[in-house]
Amino acid sequence: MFFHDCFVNGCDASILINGPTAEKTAIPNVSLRGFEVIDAAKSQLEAICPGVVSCADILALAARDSVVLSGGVRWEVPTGRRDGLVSQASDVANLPAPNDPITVQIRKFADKGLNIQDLVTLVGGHTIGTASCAVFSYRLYNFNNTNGPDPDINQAFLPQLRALCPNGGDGLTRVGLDTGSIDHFDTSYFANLRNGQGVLESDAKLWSDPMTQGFVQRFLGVSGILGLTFNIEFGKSMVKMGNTELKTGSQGEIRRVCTAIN
Ligand code: HEM
Ligand SMILES: [Ca+2]
Ligand SMILES: [Ca+2]
Repeated sequence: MFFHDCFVNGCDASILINGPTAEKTAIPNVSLRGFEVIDAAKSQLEAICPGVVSCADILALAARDSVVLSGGVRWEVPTGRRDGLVSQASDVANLPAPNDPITVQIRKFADKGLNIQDLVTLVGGHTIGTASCAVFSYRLYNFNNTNGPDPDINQAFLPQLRALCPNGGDGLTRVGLDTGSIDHFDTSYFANLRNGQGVLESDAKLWSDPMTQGFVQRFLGVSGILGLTFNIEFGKSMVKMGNTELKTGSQGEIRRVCTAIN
């Protein structure tokens, strides 16, 4: 949710606004969940300190806390973001899509000041959570109009995914993004990528494309190359992403409730 917020009009809680044409009604956002957690935090904060903590900061802090609660390493979240006054479904085009070529993903991250290492690190957020069959089942049955599966999928993993997402079945069924470790913040996701067990096309490409594969290997501590510690890098890249196009000073506002502009 924090990623989808920061990439559209900056980290300003535009993703939280309700309304018929608001950002959250756009296709890439309809399956976001957990809004009630943000609302609950906001109402407790307003009861004690009204008008002080923005919804944009709550999103940043909640993203960090969800990582800590799932076993990741804590980082300090800079605060002081202000909430935006605009939320339009038509603004979501710069969100990376799961079937974007890797060059497009790299460009979309670069547009936000994030490099290829940040891209691989942040998508490592897929170490927790799930995806709906609807966003990846084309890889299982008719990839790029081949009438066959995506060759990047491991031969033994393919029948497992097909069993979870039968052809023409319920697109809303949810499947773990990091098979075997969906609620633990670890490097298992990167090991799965190396084994051809990425669920989204964009996940699989992080391994199959040489521009990103090196970072996956570094997180896995492959001998002979300079290692990177996922849990440390994740916090650093989240701070970077969390600084995207911020509203400060007299820009924006501190919302009274996160779902509506004051
Ligand atoms: C190239 C960039 C990315 C693409 C294409 C992408 C795509 C997706 C897709 C398609 C889903 C499943 C949505 C659904 O069916 O409900 C998903 C889930 C998720 N993504 Fe990403 N994502 C990207 C980057 C990120 C980043 C940067 C983060 C966090 C820092 C992130 C965190 C998550 C989480 C936690 C879930 C699970 C949500 C849940 O369980 O409800 N993703 N992503
Ligand atoms: Ca935003
Ligand atoms: Ca995991």
